Amino acid sequence: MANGFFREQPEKIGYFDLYFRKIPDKGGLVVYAGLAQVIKYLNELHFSNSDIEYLKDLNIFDDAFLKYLGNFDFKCDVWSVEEGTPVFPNEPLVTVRGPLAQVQLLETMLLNIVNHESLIATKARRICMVARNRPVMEFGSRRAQGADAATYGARAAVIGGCSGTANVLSAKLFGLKPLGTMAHSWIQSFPSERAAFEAWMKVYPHNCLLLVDTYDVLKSGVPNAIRIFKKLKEMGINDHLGIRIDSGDITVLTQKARNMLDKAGFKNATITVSNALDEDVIQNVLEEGASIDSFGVGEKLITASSDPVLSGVYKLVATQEKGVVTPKIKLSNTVEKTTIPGFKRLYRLYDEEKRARGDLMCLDSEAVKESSNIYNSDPNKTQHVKQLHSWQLKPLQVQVFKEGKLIYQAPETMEIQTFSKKAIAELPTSCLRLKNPDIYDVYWTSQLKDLRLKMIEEFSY
Ligand SMILES: Nc1ncnc2c1ncn2[C@@H]1O[C@H](COP(=O)(O)OP(=O)(O)OP(=O)(O)O)[C@@H](O)[C@H]1O
Ligand SMILES: O=P(O)(O)OC[C@H]1O[C@H](OP(=O)(O)OP(=O)(O)O)[C@H](O)[C@@H]1O
Ligand SMILES: O=C(O)c1cccnc1
Repeated sequence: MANGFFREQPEKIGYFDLYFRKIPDKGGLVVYAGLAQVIKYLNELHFSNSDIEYLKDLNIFDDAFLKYLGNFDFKCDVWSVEEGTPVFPNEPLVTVRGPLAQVQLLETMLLNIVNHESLIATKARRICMVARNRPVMEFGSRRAQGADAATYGARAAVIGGCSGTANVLSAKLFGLKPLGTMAHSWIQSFPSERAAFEAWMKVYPHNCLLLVDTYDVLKSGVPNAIRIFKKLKEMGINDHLGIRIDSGDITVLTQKARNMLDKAGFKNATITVSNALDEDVIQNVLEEGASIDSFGVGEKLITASSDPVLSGVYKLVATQEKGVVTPKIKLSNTVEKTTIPGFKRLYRLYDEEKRARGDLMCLDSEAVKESSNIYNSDPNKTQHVKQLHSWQLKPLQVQVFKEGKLIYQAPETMEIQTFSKKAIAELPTSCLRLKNPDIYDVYWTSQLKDLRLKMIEEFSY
């Protein structure tokens, strides 16, 4: 297609929107993530001599196009929502404007990055929300679908709220906290559990988090851990003591273990749990009164196994020739899949108490006034029309590339986590629920709504 665009419409500019249609797990919001990787990809985009040779051998590309790729000069403008922002169906998360041959080339990679990282950040947000301020360590690399999914998934999990990761490469690359305990192999490798704990105590006296479920949590693991904690106490060390339980009934075992540790005088010893955890198990064990200080969460988080696809799409919404912008539409039998035409802007609407009341999509070319009517984009809402009133409009997109040059400084990952928590806290609490959340209101201006209706009529047969 890029070859064809280059030959047939070399002067035409295209506008593409990247957005998704459905929130995974029937949740109330998606946490947008992946922008840092999008930036890195666009900044480094080029075609090597061997790439060009390979493409030439396929015998389907014009020489002029291959020369253009060989000297690839990225010329696009890119706007994006900031990473960590809670976002909603049909909102333009990324808008790319540039020569059609270039904007089209980016489709698959941009979707790959944003769909993956936003999916994992969204799942992490659900898990961390029910953990109620207890740290959640990301433990998933061993079960991630490939090395990239592990590395970038760990970053996304931290954006969604995880306290750190057992993936040390990800920690190094993205400034995350590397976290972890010990595996059963440590205990198995010694003649006894007791010997294994004693050896660990010698290696890491100030980080003594002992895995207690290799043989029997209550009869062996916890009593042996207490023996070690007593020895450390005699040595004057009483910090960072703890146990990890990785099997069995979490509620029963943590309550009994807590009792044993407290009775032995180790109220400060922490209890970490792991074992195929997800938001449902965590919510359940906490409701049952389990005694837990932190969680290690792996496979269900890193694969978002309960609903493992964020169905983001990248659609042509306008073209531009000789300075004139022409909106474009793709029709479908379902309203859901009919695109929203035009070069658009996205705003969050805040009331006087700085609470987010909804989002507003409008055309770039229009000026939104306080007296404007706005229309709920959800056809099922009975209260369809609203006035903007004194709501404050905050633009959600920032310009990231201008004519191919990077003009945006991406924040550190931990700053994104803080920003995300704050932005989520501004939303109506009814939209944050895990089950049956309220649908957050996304509005259109009348110009955008009318343009879409007019184009649906124009192109309907
Ligand atoms: N009280 C609980 N309520 C809900 N789910 C729990 C509870 N306790 C444990 N679970 C979850 O139940 C699932 C299975 O736990 P189970 O007790 O069968 O451990 P297991 O995997 O069989 O242990 P092992 O590692 O010894 O094979 C896990 O996902 C675990 O997190
Ligand atoms: O269960 P997850 O959420 O993925 O959390 C990570 C799991 O990985 C480790 O177990 P391991 O891979 O050794 O397997 P096992 O404990 O199931 O035997 C660890 O002890 C956790 O149980
Ligand atoms: O450090 C741990 O305890 C750990 C890390 C990854 C996966 N499972 C456990």
